[in-house]
Amino acid sequence: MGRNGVKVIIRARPTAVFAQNQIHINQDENTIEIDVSDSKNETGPSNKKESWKFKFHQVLQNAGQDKVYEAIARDIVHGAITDGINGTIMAYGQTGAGKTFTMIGDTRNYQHRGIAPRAIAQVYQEVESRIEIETTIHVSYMEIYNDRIFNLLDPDDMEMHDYVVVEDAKGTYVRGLTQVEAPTEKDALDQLFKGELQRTVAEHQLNKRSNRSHCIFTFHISQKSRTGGNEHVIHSKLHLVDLAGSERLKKTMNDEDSKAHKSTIKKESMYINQSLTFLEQCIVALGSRDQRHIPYRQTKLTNVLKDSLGGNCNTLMFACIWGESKHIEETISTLKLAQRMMRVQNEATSIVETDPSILIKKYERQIKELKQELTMHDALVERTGVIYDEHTPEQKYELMRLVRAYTDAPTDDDFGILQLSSLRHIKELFRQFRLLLRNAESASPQALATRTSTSNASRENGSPAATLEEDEKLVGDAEDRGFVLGIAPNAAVPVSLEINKKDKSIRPDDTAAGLRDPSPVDLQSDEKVSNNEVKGGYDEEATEKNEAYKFYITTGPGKHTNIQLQDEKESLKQIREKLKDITSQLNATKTTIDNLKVQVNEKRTNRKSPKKEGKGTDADEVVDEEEFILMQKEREAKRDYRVLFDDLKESKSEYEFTQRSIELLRMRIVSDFEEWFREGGSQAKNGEMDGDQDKLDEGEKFDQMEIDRIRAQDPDSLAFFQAQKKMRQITSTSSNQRKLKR
Ligand SMILES: Nc1ncnc2c1ncn2[C@@H]1O[C@H](COP(=O)(O)OP(=O)(O)OP(=O)(O)O)[C@@H](O)[C@H]1O
Repeated sequence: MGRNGVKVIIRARPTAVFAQNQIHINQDENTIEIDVSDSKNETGPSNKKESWKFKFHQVLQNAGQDKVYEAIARDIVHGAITDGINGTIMAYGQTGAGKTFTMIGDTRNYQHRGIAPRAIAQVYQEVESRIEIETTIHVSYMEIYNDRIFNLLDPDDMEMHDYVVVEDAKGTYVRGLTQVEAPTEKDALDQLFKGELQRTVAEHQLNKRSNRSHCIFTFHISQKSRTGGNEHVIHSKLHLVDLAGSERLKKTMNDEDSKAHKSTIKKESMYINQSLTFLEQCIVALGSRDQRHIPYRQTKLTNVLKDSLGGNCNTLMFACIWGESKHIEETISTLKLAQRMMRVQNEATSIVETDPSILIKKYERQIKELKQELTMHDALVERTGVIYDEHTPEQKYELMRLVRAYTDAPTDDDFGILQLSSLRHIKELFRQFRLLLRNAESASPQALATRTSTSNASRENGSPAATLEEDEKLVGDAEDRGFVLGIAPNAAVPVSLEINKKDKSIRPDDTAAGLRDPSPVDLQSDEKVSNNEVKGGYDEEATEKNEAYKFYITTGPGKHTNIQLQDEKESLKQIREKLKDITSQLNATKTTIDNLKVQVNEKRTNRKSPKKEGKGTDADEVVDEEEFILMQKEREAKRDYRVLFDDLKESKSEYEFTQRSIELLRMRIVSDFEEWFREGGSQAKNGEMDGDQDKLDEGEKFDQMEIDRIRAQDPDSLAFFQAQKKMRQITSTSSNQRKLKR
């Protein structure tokens, strides 16, 4: 970041009749001196200025295309990719001075390729070398002709589309203009050459192929960290601008040919001169202290280049001159503008946006760390049982039990039942209270009445949780009543469990795994789901994705994880069976204990029966053998019960652990699959399946030989040759079509 001046390089095109008496170029000192006093002598002394001395960042004469590129252009491209700073490279000058040669070069000759193909090559080289950054490149190519914008990348769109220049947080852009994603160098070159074919060409006196429009090829670059280490997305643009000829109308109109198209040429020249004049005015305003009003909005050209001339940009201008004496006036005018351009200072900064997905990951990491810290803190102060994660269904159920116990408790002093430990805990308790209330409200008045009366009656009997006991018959753990298991009352079923039952396809973890419809949500729940079960709402894309997913987990890269998942599921099934078994044993043991308790109590009551009362013998206090055996059995049953209970606890935690690991494996499969699918894994799959398609026909074999040859000669030139070939094919197809039409 910092203030960068606009860089200006003068390029003088080769000519056999260079005006050496008038133009003195010093390439070492980067100066150009012009002296026109000789040519004015004939008309006598003049008070007009007749000599000038200009100094620029570089002055190049008879320089090759590679040297021109290395002179600063490479740095601007590097800045756009590496630092995310907008870059603009433009060519200014009179028609025929070499602007197009400089910017595009000769599309038929690799050695003479210009700045655009070289910049394209550099962009992709730099992208490839920065593997830690995920870069997305789109390109657009527009032409501004008579202050209208034309889309060079859409031939059908060449007819009148009044594109508007708009501005947002990412900068200035043309609304609706095609931006083609170009993942490779060849893709970008294809678009450049395609645009070249579309350029509006108007006959002109100075150059038959001259165009009377400004052309702007733009890279739109977005970069973000692949590792998620940084949530920022950096947006930058790189404009390559080939300006229309800057010569004055007077000169343009001197030509005989042009008289035939007088009005068209006049109109074109007016627009060109207007836009170049405003370009100059913007430049002057940017170079001055008072920058309150810079007339960007006056023309489409200045508006499009708004964030490339001033503000956030590295700017390089090639001022092309044609050093012949008949063009001396245009040369002086070009050099004057170039000199003014050098005064413009740019504040070069990158445009940074925030990627919400990375930000979420960052927050998740922070939350995890904070939770760990809290747990450590709790451990230090010996505080146990505090839950910082979402309550599991089992924990919710446990809380529901506490809430029921609390509401059925005889006094308000039983507040301790709720064991308040954290805000999350309190919130969950409230949730359970609400649930209880809603269930109570929706229950029939009779049931409510029965429940209330039973509850009251039991309170009167001094039995604190009669309803609870009834409702939760054989469910739960109560210290003096022993642990019982069975079917939970309907009201106690946590909401989340109900959701799971109703709609298997929507799971809380869908969000956790970052899945959105129509991602294979059904696949996450159970691989058993068949295609038939994939209900309406899934389009072809979803079906294709489902197919890809099946491949991914059966023979693709997800196979191994899927086997692990299936193993874990099998273990879960076994643990569930074991739990069922322990539960029924526990219930049986509980029944045995209760029966024994009843029998022991009966024996005890009989011993103390009225018949025996009053006798007061010690024998009454003596337990007979039968009672003793019953008591012993009861003790043994209780011992068995505890062992079973410990087993149950252990199996439950094993069950939870396995459940969690299943969820993790599912999430891993789904997220890995998403990434694999996004990166075109399914195409690779298709390729694998349709092996025969890989066989080359004769034409393809020839192409392959040609590619091998070019690659052996100069690997860097391959993309250029491929794009060039494509352009040739397009040209010959369109000329054949024209022939057919005739
Ligand atoms: N530096 C150079 N080396 C070799 N040839 C050049 C050079 N500069 C220009 N030319 C040749 O001069 C001719 C005119 O150049 P070019 O078309 O680039 O001019 P221009 O300034 O873009 O004109 P226009 O405004 O019409 O687009 C072309 O044939 C080009 O090959």
